[in-house]
Amino acid sequence: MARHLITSAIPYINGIKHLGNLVGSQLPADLFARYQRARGHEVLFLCATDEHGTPAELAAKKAGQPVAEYCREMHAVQAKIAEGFRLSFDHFGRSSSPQNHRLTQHFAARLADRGLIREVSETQMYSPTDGRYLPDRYIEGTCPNCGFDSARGDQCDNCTKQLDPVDLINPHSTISGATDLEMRETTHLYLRQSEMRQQLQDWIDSKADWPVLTTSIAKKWLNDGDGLQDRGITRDLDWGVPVKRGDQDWPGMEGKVFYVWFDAPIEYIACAQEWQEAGKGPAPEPGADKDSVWERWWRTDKGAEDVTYTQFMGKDNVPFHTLSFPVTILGSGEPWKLVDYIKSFNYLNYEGGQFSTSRGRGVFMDQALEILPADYWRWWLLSHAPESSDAEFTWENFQTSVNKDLADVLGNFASRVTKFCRSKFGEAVPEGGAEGAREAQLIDDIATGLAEYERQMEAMEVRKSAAALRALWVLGNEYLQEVAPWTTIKTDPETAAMQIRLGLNLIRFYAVISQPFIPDACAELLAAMQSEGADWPDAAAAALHALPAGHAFTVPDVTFRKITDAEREEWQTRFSGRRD
Ligand SMILES: Nc1ncnc2c1ncn2[C@@H]1O[C@H](COP(=O)(O)OP(=O)(O)OP(=O)(O)O)[C@@H](O)[C@H]1O
Ligand SMILES: [Zn+2]
Repeated sequence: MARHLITSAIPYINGIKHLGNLVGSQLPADLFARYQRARGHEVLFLCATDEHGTPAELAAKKAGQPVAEYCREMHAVQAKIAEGFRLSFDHFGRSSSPQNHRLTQHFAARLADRGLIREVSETQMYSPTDGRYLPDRYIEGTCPNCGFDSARGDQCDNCTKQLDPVDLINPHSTISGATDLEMRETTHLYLRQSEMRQQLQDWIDSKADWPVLTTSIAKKWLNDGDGLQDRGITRDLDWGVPVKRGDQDWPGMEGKVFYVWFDAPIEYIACAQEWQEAGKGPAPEPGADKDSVWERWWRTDKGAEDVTYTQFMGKDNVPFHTLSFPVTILGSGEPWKLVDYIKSFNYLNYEGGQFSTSRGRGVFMDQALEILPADYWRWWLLSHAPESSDAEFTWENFQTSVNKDLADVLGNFASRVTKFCRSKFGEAVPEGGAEGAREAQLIDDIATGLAEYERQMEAMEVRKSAAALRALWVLGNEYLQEVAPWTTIKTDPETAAMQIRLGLNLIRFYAVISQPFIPDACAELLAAMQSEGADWPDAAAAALHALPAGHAFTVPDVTFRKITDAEREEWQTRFSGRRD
């Protein structure tokens, strides 16, 4: 049994996420977690809300709430929606947790002790109109790298370059639009990333199996221009992890907090601590410390040396996970688990433009669940995951795929087989008849298809996995169409019984292997086949004979329904505007 630590990029707290956020991180992470669990491996799947920084402060202000309260409520909202999409987190934590505060301050102390933090006195943008220092994201201007005219102070969305606000040409406040920004003198801590450039380079070079999207972004920031730059990790803000050196005060840093991108990835570790402290993990071994439960996942000196750690994220998060966070981990000199594989995604766009939280553009997770069950979305999003390039959601494409793959192929198969059986043989697997060459061929094809599906799932090739799964469904449909038990029964009821017996077994088989993609439908199908708790198939031949003659079943109530043209048009109109 292998051990898999899996994390999804942690969604920011300032609102409900859109379908792009979902497919760019949480959903494929869930697919992988469900698959590894189904294969009998030990999995710890963690996600959390990313709660610090100015956008949270401003969102709270807009909602008329204190920021801590706003975050608590929004965390609950996001947790509930995640449940609605059946995201199977072992724990959905919070970057504002006391565990993350302590751990962030601990890492800062270690890095400082090891000479990887320096103090920099710098000038920073202060906005008299807004009455505050302006954090990176609230300053926009022209990117010095590519000339894009609405680059943010922390990063250019056009060329992905990490920026500092003072780099921008013609900066202005995005809170008030003020251009009368003044530079004020303030001291900040910088993480000396440049010291570790070679070590990071060697590490990235050793990852020949990583997606090119991941390594190309990492290499770009390691090598472009003057190479990897040191990075400010503190901010003049109220809301965040107070700057401390472990549990000691940090002279000169009073009233400052750590930069959100410094504490957010540390939450991956703190989240495991939250999981254990919430009593969700196993009990510690007799005589062992309670921390041993989470440390077994995160400390290579305490049992994590056999853990495989995989991270999922959208492309804009890659620099922080390939460079900044590894500097924190490696620079600490402590035996923390370093990521083994980073699966990154391009962007999903919406009907000819971008999904955007700030502009309220696209379909948001809560709205999606209001109109259709989670499985419909899961299937479409995963089968169209933006892997090798950006992808686009259109209502036409959504309607076509759902109707074709789910309703016409899988749903239709399950419904035809069970209904036909009920009407001709009753609600139990029929007996009689012997399999022939056509069945041997089918079983052979299923075995080959299953191996291909498993290969793609292991490789985290999301679209190819979906295609391989769909191909398995198609094999069943083709078989049924070809042997036509509804015709066979007229002349040879024994053979028809055998064909239907195989069909019922195929339904059970599909329900077991499709569960990582469409868990609710699979649970219903397994319940209908009275096979709850069925294991992943070792071999296709055995799996397709698991239900013996006489085994009772029921006709599943719900398989998949088709999306009508009227619905599609209605949704197209309803989601064309701006969400406030
Ligand atoms: N359109 C998209 N397609 C795929 N992944 C995306 C998209 N937009 C954001 N992501 C990813 O979603 C995850 C969660 O993002 P986060 O909550 O930080 O929002 P964000 O990056 O600020 O996006 P937005 O401003 O559009 O909400 C990140 O891994 C990010 O890379
Ligand atoms: Zn740029």
